[in-house]
Amino acid sequence: MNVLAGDRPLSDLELEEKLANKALDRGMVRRLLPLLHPVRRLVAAVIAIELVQVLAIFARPLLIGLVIDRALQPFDAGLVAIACAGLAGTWALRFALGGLSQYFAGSAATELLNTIRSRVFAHVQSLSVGYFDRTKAGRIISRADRDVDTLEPMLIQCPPQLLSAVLRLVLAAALLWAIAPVLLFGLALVVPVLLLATIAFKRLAQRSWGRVAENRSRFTAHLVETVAGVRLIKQVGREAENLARYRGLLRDFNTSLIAGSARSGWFAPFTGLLTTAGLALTLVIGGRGIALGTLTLGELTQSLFYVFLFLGPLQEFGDLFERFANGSACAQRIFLLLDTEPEIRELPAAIELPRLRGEIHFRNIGFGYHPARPVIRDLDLRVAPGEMLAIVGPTGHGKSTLVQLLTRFYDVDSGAVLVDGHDIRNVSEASLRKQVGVVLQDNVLFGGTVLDNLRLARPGASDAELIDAARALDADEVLRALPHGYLTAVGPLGANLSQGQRQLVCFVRAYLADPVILVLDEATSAVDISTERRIQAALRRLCHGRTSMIIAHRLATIRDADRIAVIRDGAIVELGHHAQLLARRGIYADLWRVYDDAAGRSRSPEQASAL
Ligand SMILES: Nc1ncnc2c1ncn2[C@@H]1O[C@H](COP(=O)(O)OP(=O)(O)OP(=O)(O)O)[C@@H](O)[C@H]1O
Repeated sequence: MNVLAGDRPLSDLELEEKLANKALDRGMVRRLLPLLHPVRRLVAAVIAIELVQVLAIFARPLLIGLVIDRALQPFDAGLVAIACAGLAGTWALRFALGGLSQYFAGSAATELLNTIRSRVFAHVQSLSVGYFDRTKAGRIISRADRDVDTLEPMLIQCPPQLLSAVLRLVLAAALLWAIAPVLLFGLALVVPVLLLATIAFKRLAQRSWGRVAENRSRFTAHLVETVAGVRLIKQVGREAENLARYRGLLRDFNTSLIAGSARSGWFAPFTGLLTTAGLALTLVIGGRGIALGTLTLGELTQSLFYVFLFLGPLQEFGDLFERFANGSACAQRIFLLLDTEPEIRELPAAIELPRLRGEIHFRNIGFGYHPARPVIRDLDLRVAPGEMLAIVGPTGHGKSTLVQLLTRFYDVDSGAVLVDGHDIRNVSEASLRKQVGVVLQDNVLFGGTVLDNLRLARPGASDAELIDAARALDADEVLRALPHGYLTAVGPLGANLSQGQRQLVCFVRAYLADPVILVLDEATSAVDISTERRIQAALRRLCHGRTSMIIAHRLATIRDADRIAVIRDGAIVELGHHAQLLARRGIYADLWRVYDDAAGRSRSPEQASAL
C-alpha cells in the first residue's frame, strides 16, 4: 500500500505523462474545438451578446464627446437629455444582456462538462485492470473531476471574452485613427512591449499551472488512499507519518501555486504601468492638438476613453491567457488519460464463445507484471470439464495471477490460455466473462441491499428467485438473520456485513450467474466453525456440475478437491489428489503436516508453513 510508502521514483505512467506534454500541445486546439460542437449555438449566442455589449460601450464616449463639443456652449438641454437617455440605455442594455449571457454560458458549461465527464468515465471504465493496478485512484479522480472543471473557463468563458477584447481593441484603434492618427501612433509605441510580455508570460504560466494541477492530483491521491486504507493506518499507528506526508504534499502544492500566482502577479502591474504611459502620451499629444486647434476638447475626452478601450483588452489578455494556460494544462492531462489505450483489446473478429463444456488449458504459459520479473514460468496445466482443482502454495508465488490470466485481466507473455480449445485472446470478453465466474478474496459488494447485490448477477430475476438461489446454497438462514433480512443495506463495499456473510452473498451471486467455469480465490481470514461449515457446504453446491479452480486457503476445500496443484515460483511442483500428494511426502505433505500439527484448525496452510 502506497499510503505507508515514502517518496518513490516516478512510475512509467508519470514519465510518459511528462514526455507527452509537448506532443499534445501541438494538437490541442484541434482536439478541443470538437468538444464545443454540441454547445456551439449557446456559445454563438454568448458571442453575439458580447458584440452588442461592445457596441454599447463605444456609444458612451461618442455621446459624452457630443455633449462636450455641441451641447455646452451654448447649452442645449435637449441634446444633453438625449445623450443622458442614451447613456442610461447603454447601462440598461448591459444589465439585461449580462444576465442573458450568464444564462447561455451556464447552460453551455453544464452540457459541456457533463459530456466530457461522461466521456472520461466511459473511457476509464474501458481501461484494463493493469492500469488501475498501476495508477493511484486519486489521480484518476482528480482528472475526471477537477481537471474537467478547469476546462470550462477556457472553453466557455474565454472565447466570447477574447472576441470582445479583440473587437474593443480594433474599434478603439479605428476611432483613434479617425480622430487623429498621431494619437494611435503614440499608443503603438506601447504595444510591442505588451505583446512580448504576454507571450513570455503565457509560456511561463502554462508550465506553472501544469505543475499546480499535478501536485493537486498527488495530494488527492493520498487522501483517497488514506480513506481506503484507514484500518491499516490505525492498526500500525502511522497516523502522524501519514499526516506529515499529506502536509508535505500540500506544501508542494502550495509552493507551486504561489510560484504560479507570483508569476501571474507581476503581469497586471506591468500592464497597468503601460496603460498609464499610454494615457500620458495621449494627454501630451492631444493637449498639443488642442493648442494647435487640430483637436476639440470633446475629441480629446473621447480619445482618453479609447486609450482605455485600446489598452484595457491588452491587460485582459493576461488574465485570459492565464485561464487558457491553466485550462490547457488540465486538457493535456485529460487527453493523456483519454489517449491511454486499454492493454487488453478485443480482436475485431473476436468470436462469441458457444456454451462451454468447461475445459481449461494453461498451455506453457509465461507471464510477469513487469517484463523483467516473471511471475509464472512455463506452466502447463489442464483442468477437465467438471473437475474441482485446488491451487495451494506459499504466498506471492503466482496463484492469484493464474486467475487474472484466465479471466483475461492480463494477457500471457508466452503460451496461451484455452477454454474448450479456444484461445481466450480470440474470443469476445463478454462471452468469456459470462461463462467464467469469479469470486475474489476481497468479496466486493456494491452499495444497496443484499437483494440488490444478488440481482446484479441476474437483473431480471424476481425477489423469490433470488431467495431460492440463497436457499439452494443453504445461505438463506444467515441472510434472513441480518437486521433487515434480504433488505439489509450492505454499506460501502459491503462493510456492514461480516467476512463470512459477504462471502455467502458472493457465492449466491456466482450461483445466480451460473457460469460453466468458476474461479474462486478463497478468503484467508478466519470465520467461526459454524460459518466455516456453511461456507464449505455452499462452496460444494456452487461447484457442483462446473469446472472449478479454487485458490485454497482452507483445509476442508483442499481435501474435497479432485486434484491439488502446488505452485512454487510460478511453476507447478506437485499435482495430484490429497492422498496421492500426502504419499509423495513432498511440499504438500509438509504443509499438511505442519497445518495438522498446528493447534488451531482454522489456520491456513500458508500460516501453518510460516510457523
Ligand atoms: N498488479 C500487480 N503488479 C505487479 N506485481 C504484482 C501484481 N499482482 C501481483 N504481483 C506480484 O506477483 C507475484 C505473484 O502474486 P500473486 O497474487 O499471484 O500471488 P499469490 O500466490 O496468489 O499470493 P497470495 O497467496 O498471497 O494471494 C507477487 O510477487 C506479487 O507481488
